[in-house]
Amino acid sequence: MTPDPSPYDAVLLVSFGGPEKPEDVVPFLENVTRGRGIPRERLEEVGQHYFGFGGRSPINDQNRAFLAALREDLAGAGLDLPVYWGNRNWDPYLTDTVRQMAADGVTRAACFVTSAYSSYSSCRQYRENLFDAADAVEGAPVLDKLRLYFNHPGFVEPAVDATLAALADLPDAVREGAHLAFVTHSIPDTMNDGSGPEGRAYVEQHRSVMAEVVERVRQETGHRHPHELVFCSRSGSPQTPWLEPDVNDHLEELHAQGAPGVVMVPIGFVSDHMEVVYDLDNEAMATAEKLGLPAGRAATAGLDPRFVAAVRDLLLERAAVERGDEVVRASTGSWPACWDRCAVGCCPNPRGERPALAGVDS
Ligand SMILES: CC1=C(CCC(=O)O)c2cc3nc(cc4[nH]c(cc5[nH]c(cc1n2)c(C)c5CCC(=O)O)c(CCC(=O)O)c4C)C(CCC(=O)O)=C3C
Ligand SMILES: [Fe+2]
Repeated sequence: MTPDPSPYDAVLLVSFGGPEKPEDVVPFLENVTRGRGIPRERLEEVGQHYFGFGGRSPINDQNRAFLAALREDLAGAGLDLPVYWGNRNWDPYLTDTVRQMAADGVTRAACFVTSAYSSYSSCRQYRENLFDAADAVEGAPVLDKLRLYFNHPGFVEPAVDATLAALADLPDAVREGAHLAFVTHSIPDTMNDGSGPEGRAYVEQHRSVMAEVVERVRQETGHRHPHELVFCSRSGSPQTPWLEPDVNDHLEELHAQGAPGVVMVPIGFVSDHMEVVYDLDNEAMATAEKLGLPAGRAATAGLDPRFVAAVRDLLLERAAVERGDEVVRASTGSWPACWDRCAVGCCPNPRGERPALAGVDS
């Protein structure tokens, strides 16, 4: 039987956006950091990361490939829904996409955001972006944000397999004793304190994914690898505390402790964003090499068919909820499946409240 996506008549992939050529880099960074008080030196440094990759972020191409995979997955399941794509910071901008959706007669879309966890930057800011886009477009469709999916099996299982594969690639002599460094984007401590309905959800959700991956790797290999949650891509002013330890400092620490090797597992990222290909594959790998510490990096979920299928699962789950049907919500690990609509005060905007979609109050 063909699954029922009603009341949805479209899917919208919502992402960060990135530059595609050198001339895009500065305007992109201006879009990202407007009003954020990011020091000039940090911006110049991050600009260099992009210029080092020819001025082209990998993120848009990854989203194009994900769109193609998602269209194929939906069609394969007999779901005949258009799939759109809009970004926060670069073309195609969300507002333009929502305008096109309205012109195409879309009435209600399920929105999948390329960010799996709670925090202002990874959840509420996208909810504000969705509000702004819908607000700017006459006759905009209803936009429902699909729930956070850090603990969906379709996100966690690829991370388990990627960790096993990266461990297998380490030299035989270091594999068994290798440490696992789970890596995510650093955010200000205060942003973590406000994350989720009760606070600190950003770190707790990552810890729950880490624990689940460590346990499933143990079931496969018989080894419970020592592990830690570490951070990359710290920004902001040096006086503002951000989540630590930095991945590079952690590698120094592991070396000092005599760890034989390490696998970095970038559970904070859904695909190989700039943070992964620069901060981990270039910078952190160079740190490990300098230390003589054998190191590997696990793949991100990317185009894993289980991750692509998770979007379909979340879409059909939410459609059933909206129709008032019973649903089974897939999840794995210590956190239950997340809420559909965010609580009032969840992940507050550090610069003051702005209207946002997908809340219990919106
Ligand atoms: C939690 C989080 C995610 C994960 C959730 C998600 O995926 O959305 C994320 C993703 C991303 N962040 C990205 C790029 C940047 N983030 C910046 C700045 C910042 N990120 C922050 C947090 C996060 N960011 C924060 C608190 C800031 C400070 C300024 C502010 O408060 O907003 C800056 C400015 C320079 C700098 O400050 O470093 C850039 C260029 C890209 C694109 C990568 C590519 O091109 O492949 C992606 C996917
Ligand atoms: Fe960022």
